Amino acid sequence: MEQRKESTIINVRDLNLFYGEKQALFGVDLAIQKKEVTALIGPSGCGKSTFLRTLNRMNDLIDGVKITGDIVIDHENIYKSNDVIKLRTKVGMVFQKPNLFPMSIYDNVAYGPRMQGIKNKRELNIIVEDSLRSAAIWDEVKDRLKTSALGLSGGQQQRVCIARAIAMKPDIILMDEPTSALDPISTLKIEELITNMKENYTIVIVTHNMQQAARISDKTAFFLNGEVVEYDDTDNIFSIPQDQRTEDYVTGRFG
Ligand SMILES: Nc1ncnc2c1ncn2[C@@H]1O[C@H](COP(=O)(O)OP(=O)(O)OP(=O)(O)O)[C@@H](O)[C@H]1O
Repeated sequence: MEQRKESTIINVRDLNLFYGEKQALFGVDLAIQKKEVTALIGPSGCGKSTFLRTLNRMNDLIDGVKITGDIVIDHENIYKSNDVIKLRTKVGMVFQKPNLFPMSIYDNVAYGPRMQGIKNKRELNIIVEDSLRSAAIWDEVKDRLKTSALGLSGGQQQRVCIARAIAMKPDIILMDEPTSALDPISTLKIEELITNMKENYTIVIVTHNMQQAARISDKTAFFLNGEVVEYDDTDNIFSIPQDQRTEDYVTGRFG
């Protein structure tokens, strides 16, 4: 098999995060590789979502949050730049529950590009179609683009959320437990989609589902009490973990 050349797209160094007095992340160092899927695993409350949100500065919206350390994305220190809009264009996000706007499928996907100033109808049509195709939902919705997105099933809505993220032409897509609210068939569809998406995107995904991490990710980071205990190729994390705490977690002994 052809050896994939690794190249770091997100470099996190000595990252600490405080919610007021309470420290939630402790000295996190992580180098996330381009066009790979990186899974963040660990027991509830260990800081996975907090960490994910630091990557596109979503924590900035929370009062009393203090962050130290560096996150460099594509050679730019994101906490030293003030262009959060540019950052969130480059680093898109998909949440646990589908959060489509109460408008048509078309308008949901076209929303971001329109906000960026694209008005040309033909251009928007192409972006909407390409994004829905890339999110593996085009065939299911192509005849009902002008109907409400909220009339779709949960699994379909989540794929439209992914299309909405893709429409912004990001490099990186963050996913916070994107399948936890979905049935097993919809979950498999999203997993297959994520696997295909890494040809074009870097994906960082929080998951509680160990099998999911093992199935879809290239690298896995195991978080515990706000620290990264172990970060390695997913195969290693699940077959020959170096730290006893990782082994206990992946074999289901706690969490
Ligand atoms: N807005 C907030 N204000 C104060 N503390 C918070 C806030 N959000 C999270 N925390 C705390 O930070 C710690 C890490 O939470 P976080 O949600 O990042 O963990 P998690 O690993 O994603 O958990 P889960 O798997 O349950 O979603 C927890 O102790 C949590 O209570």
